[in-house]
Amino acid sequence: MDIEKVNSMDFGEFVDVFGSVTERCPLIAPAVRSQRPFSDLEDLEQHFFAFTDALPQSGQEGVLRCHPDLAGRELQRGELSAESQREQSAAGHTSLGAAERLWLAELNAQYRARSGFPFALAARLSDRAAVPRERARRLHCPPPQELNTALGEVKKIGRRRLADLLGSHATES
Ligand SMILES: NC(=O)N[C@H]1NC(=O)NC1=O
Repeated sequence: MDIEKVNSMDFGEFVDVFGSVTERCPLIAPAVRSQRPFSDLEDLEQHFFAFTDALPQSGQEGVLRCHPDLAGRELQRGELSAESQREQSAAGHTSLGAAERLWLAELNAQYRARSGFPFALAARLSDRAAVPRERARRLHCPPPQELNTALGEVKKIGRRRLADLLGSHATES
């Protein structure tokens, strides 16, 4: 998909296509569309990121709260978005044993109790072993630093989702 195509989309099409770039945050794609025209695909991506960057802390925490836990209840109940299901599956979360699931649920609960939002990590860039390791490490980071790290992960997730939609290659950061 090229930028002319993106710029020519009407509101409904744009929101349908790009509504999932940020997990379950329906406001972002409509807000980004109102910034048209985009000069290129990178410019489009930057508008998605700039929206979250410009939010007050409470809004940024809200964006994080829209994310389902990794290996959490939504996964068990089959309630993940298609994108999240694919990402969690790529990180091996759909084939965990009961003991590993309980352990991750405990780490999720500890993290959420400390930060007030779910642990966010770009699952497609991770694997089954790295997820609990990262979570245990980040549990001890100072809150402002952790908020930034978590938002960075939301960008990595969004960058890959956009690349999937646009048929382009995401960079590795
Ligand atoms: N909690 C969290 O990071 N969830 C997400 N990560 C990811 O790669 N997809 C998600 O839904």
